[in-house]
Amino acid sequence: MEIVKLVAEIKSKISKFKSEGKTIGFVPTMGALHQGHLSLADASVKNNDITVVSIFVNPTQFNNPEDLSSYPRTIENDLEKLSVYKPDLIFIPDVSEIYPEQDTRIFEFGLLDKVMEGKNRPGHFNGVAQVVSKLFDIVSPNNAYFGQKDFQQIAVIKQMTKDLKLSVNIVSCPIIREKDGLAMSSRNVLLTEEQRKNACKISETLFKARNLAPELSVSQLKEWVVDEINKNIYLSVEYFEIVNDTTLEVIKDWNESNNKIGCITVQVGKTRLIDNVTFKY
Ligand SMILES: Nc1ncnc2c1ncn2[C@@H]1O[C@H](COP(=O)(O)OP(=O)(O)OP(=O)(O)O)[C@@H](O)[C@H]1O
Ligand SMILES: CC(C)(CO)[C@@H](O)C(=O)[O-]
Ligand code: BAL
Repeated sequence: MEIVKLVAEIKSKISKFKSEGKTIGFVPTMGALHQGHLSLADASVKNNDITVVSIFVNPTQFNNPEDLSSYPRTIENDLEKLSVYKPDLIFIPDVSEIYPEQDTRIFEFGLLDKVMEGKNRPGHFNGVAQVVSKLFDIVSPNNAYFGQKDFQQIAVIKQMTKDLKLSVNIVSCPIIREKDGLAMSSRNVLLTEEQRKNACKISETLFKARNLAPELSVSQLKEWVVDEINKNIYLSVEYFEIVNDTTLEVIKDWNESNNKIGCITVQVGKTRLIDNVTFKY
């Protein structure tokens, strides 16, 4: 496991691996690693000759400066956790390495970045596309691993790779949860003890909703989920939408689409948590 900080250095190491015919797996992260991230690293190590993990808190994807400054940073701990999975290269660039000059590119994603996270965090997905396209250019991976917790992010990145005609394969990995069901997230460490205890109500409600789905209409179910979570004094729902999992069009009737996903964002004190559940019905 080798730590690399410079773009030129990682590019030269990767071009050597490529000249030897080795496949490259890539796991982009913002650090404060947990088992969710490690499951991506594990999948990459198992399926590629070389695995690169990046740790970079990307300023251009934060629409809220307080969210950026409070984002947890735990590099020493991260390296210790990664050492178990033995990825080959850990890329930890400074902001000036990734953005030697301001990135002014504007990406067009149609509806994909106009709903849910895109609507509630203006500019967020443009920043994600800026950094991920730069990282793909630097690492030139065969496979790149992303978690389904950030479901909308995967849709946006798949569209970006298509639009930029990149040959990278985007691998979507399942959500890893805590024992009580809460989706693992770097931001969970920002919760107080009381907030943390109550946060499991989010996934608990989503799982119940999945079972209620055939009995209630889409709008009744959405109302039920929001009310159920908002009953808890620690939780406040920002949005809950049920969308077509490919187009992200909002579903109004259960018959509209075979593949439906319910996506939620909940404010827990100052911390925003996201989660989602697929509806088989
Ligand atoms: N619980 C999880 N299960 C599977 N993958 C996850 C999980 N949490 C995050 N990931 C994935 O890890 C990658 C890096 O995510 P990131 O570093 O933003 O962590 P995060 O936990 O999502 O942080 P936060 O929720 O605070 O933004 C993303 O592809 C993300 O989807
Ligand atoms: C993909 C990513 C590493 C880009 O900064 C980030 O959005 C994340 O961690 O999900
Ligand atoms: N996991 C998505 C990164 C972010 O919240 O900015």
